[in-house]
Amino acid sequence: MNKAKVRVKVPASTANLGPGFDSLGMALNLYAWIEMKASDRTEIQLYGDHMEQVPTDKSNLIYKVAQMVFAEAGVECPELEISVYSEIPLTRGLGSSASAIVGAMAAANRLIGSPLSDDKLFQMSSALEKHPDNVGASLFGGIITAYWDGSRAEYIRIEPRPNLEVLVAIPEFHLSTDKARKVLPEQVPLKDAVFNVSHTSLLVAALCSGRYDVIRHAMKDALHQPYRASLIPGMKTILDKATDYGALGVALSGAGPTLLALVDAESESRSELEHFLLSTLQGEGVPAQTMWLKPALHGVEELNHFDEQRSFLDNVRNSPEARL
Ligand SMILES: Nc1ncnc2c1ncn2[C@@H]1O[C@H](COP(=O)(O)OP(=O)(O)O)[C@@H](O)[C@H]1O
Ligand SMILES: N[C@@H](CCOP(=O)(O)O)C(=O)O
Repeated sequence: MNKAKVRVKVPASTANLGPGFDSLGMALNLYAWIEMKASDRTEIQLYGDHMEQVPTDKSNLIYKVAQMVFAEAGVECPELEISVYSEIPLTRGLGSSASAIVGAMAAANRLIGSPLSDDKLFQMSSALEKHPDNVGASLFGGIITAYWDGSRAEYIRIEPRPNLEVLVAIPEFHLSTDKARKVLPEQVPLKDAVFNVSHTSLLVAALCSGRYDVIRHAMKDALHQPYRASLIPGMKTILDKATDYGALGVALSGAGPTLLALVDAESESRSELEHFLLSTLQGEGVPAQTMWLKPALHGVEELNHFDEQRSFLDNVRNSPEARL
């Protein structure tokens, strides 16, 4: 067993991009950092503004996922020192659970000499999270088109074009993925299924080819957003009108409540769009914050340049290698 510390940096993700329900995702340059070390006693330290309700005992998701990796590899490592710093808001539709799963898998696998392949980690994380678009994006970076059929996941990674930016409006309230899935119907009309197949296909082609003019149409969805709109005041107005304020296209990020606009980096209406999103939510009594993000080109990666004299937190905050 490697007694050295392993550190990984893992990106957040946005799932669905509108119509690609459970199948189309993108990594975002918003990160969690995880440090893991075999130890005599389990100790979990959490840092960052979003971790209040995350457990620090062996029920912690990162601890549990690490144990799954050890079990799969046939290695015993019951006690771990884990430190986590996350800038990814939890239960807001920015893939925090997927990034925790992927980060834990990558760190635990590295700790025992990387016996599990990337594909194995993708299969395990897809089976656990059930959203291969979220976990695929956190594992491989970029834009991911994927499926998980209950036994196997497959994906293709698309390189995001350099001029693609992302504006997110993150409401202050939490909405768990579980709750946002419970409002979805068990069955949908064939016309809605056809709507989404055609829109997702067009969206993937638009993202690959740079045909940004069709994104406003291609990001429309009939499978989940219409049902989830009742959970997020202001969402319908934003989905209907954000393209009038300069968005290339707009969607609910994952299961919400975050709303996400794709924006051309050359756009001159950035501040109008930002103001529109914030004022629409605020007009509905929903305080929110906006962030300008970019697609993250790299998925989870090991960090080798930590300064051992500095604390984990200082390294994350101040080391350019950790932040790049
Ligand atoms: N860094 C983390 N460490 C441990 N658990 C985490 C971490 N990040 C997220 N989680 C778990 O994932 C849950 C959020 O998952 P979910 O409802 O799917 O929302 P999200 O859209 O943020 O993925 C949290 O309540 C917490 O249990
Ligand atoms: N496809 C899932 C995505 C959930 O993503 P999250 O970031 O909200 O956890 C869904 O739409 O339910």
